[in-house]
Order: sequence, then C-alpha cells, then structure tokens
Amino acid sequence: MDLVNHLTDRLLFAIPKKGRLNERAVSILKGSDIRFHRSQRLDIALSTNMPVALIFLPASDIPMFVGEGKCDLGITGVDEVKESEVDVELPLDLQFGACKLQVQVPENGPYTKPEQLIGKTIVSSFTNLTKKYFAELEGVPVDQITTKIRYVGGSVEASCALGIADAIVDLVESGETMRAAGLTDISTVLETSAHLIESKNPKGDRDLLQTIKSRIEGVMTAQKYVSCHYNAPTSSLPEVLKITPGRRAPTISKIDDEGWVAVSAMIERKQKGIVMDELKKKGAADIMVFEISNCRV
Ligand SMILES: Nc1ncnc2c1ncn2[C@@H]1O[C@H](COP(=O)(O)OP(=O)(O)OP(=O)(O)O)[C@@H](O)[C@H]1O
Ligand SMILES: O=P(O)(O)OC[C@H]1O[C@H](OP(=O)(O)OP(=O)(O)O)[C@H](O)[C@@H]1O
Repeated sequence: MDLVNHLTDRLLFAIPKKGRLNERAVSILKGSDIRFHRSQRLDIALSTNMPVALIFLPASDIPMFVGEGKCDLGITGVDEVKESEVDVELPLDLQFGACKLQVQVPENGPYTKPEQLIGKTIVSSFTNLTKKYFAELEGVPVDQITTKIRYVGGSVEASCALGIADAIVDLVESGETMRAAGLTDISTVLETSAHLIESKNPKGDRDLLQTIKSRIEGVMTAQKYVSCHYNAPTSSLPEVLKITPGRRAPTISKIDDEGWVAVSAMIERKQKGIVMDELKKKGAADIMVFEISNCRV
C-alpha cells in the first residue's frame, strides 16, 4: 500500500516509537478502540477502523511535529514539550511517565546548592531547560549565562565520573540510576508526566479530534474510577451517600426488600478499600466493586 497517499484525509497522531512512553501510549490507543496494525520497520500505521494515521516518532521529536501542525495530536512528556519551546495545547495529563528533571551532583563532592554551580560545566539532554534554569539562577538573559551547558544524548549520569561535568541535569523517577552513578539531587528544574498534546492549528477533522480526545479522557476516567454497588437501609441513606457521592450523583434504585435500596456510584480506585470499610460500618450490605473497562464522561 502506498502509505503516503493514504495520509491526506487522515488525522495524524504522533506516538512515541520506543522508550519509556511507548507501551502506555499504545495501551491508551487500544483502550480508545483506535485499531491498527504496525508492520515491522514501518513508523506509520493506518488505523483499520478510524480515519487516523499513527506516526511513530521519538518522544523528543513529537512536540516539533505537533507544534508545526504536521501532526494534529501527539503523546509525549511535558519535559519534551518545554525543551522544544513549541506552542501546543496540553489538553490531558495521561498520568504516566511521571518523573522530575533534577540537578544532580557527586554525592560526596563539594556542591550542595545549585548556586555553587554557577560558572561550572553542566551536562544534560535538556540543554534549553538547563540554560533557562541557570539564567534564572544567575539573574541574566539566557545568552549571557556563565555556566557552561553541554549536550549529551544518553547515559548522562556517567558525565561526572568521566570528568566532563561538574553536575548533570537529568530525569529521576525511582532515583536508582542517580544513586548507582554516585549522584544526589540538589534541585528540581521541572516535574513532568506524559500528556496528550494538540496542534494549535489542526488540519484533521475537528469532530474526529474531539471524539479521540473524549475517548482518551474516557480511558483515563476508567483507570481512575471503579464502579461500587451495594444495598443500604433507607434510614442510613444520608450517611452512605456522603461516602459515595459519585462523579456526578449516585444511582439509587428500589429493591424488593422493604426499607432497603440499591446504590451504585463511581468511586476512586485508590479509595476503594476505605470506602467499602466505611459503607459496612454505616450498615450497607452486599458491597461489590467492579472494574470499568471504558466510559465516556
Ligand atoms: N525514568 C523515567 N520514569 C518515567 N518517565 C520517564 C523516565 N525517563 C524518561 N521518562 C519520560 O519518557 C520520555 C522519553 O524518555 P526515554 O528515555 O524513553 O526516551 P527515548 O524516546 O527512548 O529516547 P532516548 O533514545 O533518548 O532514550 C522522557 O522525556 C520523559 O517524559
Ligand atoms: O530514576 P530512575 O527510575 O532510575 O529513572 C531515571 C532514568 O530513566 C531515564 O533513562 P532511561 O532508562 O530511559 O534510558 P536513557 O538514559 O537511555 O534515556 C532517565 O534518563 C534516567 O537515566
């Protein structure tokens, strides 16, 4: 199939082709029922059930493609968006890929505060963000900083040991990489997580764009909430409804048992244990919690 000629009437959606964000981004597509088959070695996949083309790109290139309107939507980290200095919409936090961009120094070295690094050499893959950070620290415009910022594309944590940096600015999640390299963090430049990003001048169909955003929002909600069902004495309704107010409102149904009603409501997944305990204490019975496989909100 001539892929390029099949792109014209499709909404172009940029997806991280590898690395930390790839798997979760692909699972969001699956949850949104955007079906596709990606042939080996090809970085473009046409959706088989929607007029969408998925363009698999390095996470760091996605802001540029979306910022220039070459792709309508993308999934990437806020760190990549800020580093690229592009103007895009960030309609949805996808709640994964959370980490911090931090200033890191040798553990037993002389530096304990970022101010001590002014005029020194800093290595990072995020040179724009690092320059901005030190410009603020030095109180001068970016092009007048005395701190030397050098670019390294990967394994940044080795830079201090190799003698090319006094400190690094790199991503930290668990901190394992940092500690293994004998480094410690002294400051946070940015907190980041993966977001859905959107062109300010999308070329694709606006209704389709809205549908995709709403499907992804539904996937996020389905991940955040579970569905809780229980029976409660009518007399305890005011109390149990305080525990399960629902996203909008709980559903209350009559049941064939005098003085009892059935209640169902969405509750936050992370609260489900506490909610069930509290409901039981207030006299609720037959409490059940179900997964929500998908929803529209
Ligand atoms: N340890 C981490 N924990 C959570 N999210 C991370 C982590 N490392 C990176 N990310 C997020 O994933 C994005 C892509 O990082 P990743 O290291 O996967 O890049 P990549 O596309 O594989 O490119 P590279 O070849 O430069 O490693 C980062 O910009 C950040 O938003
Ligand atoms: O705090 P941690 O949980 O250890 O994660 C941090 C590491 O994760 C990222 O690198 P990645 O492993 O993706 O490889 P890279 O160095 O090639 O980018 C980042 O650049 C750090 O090195």
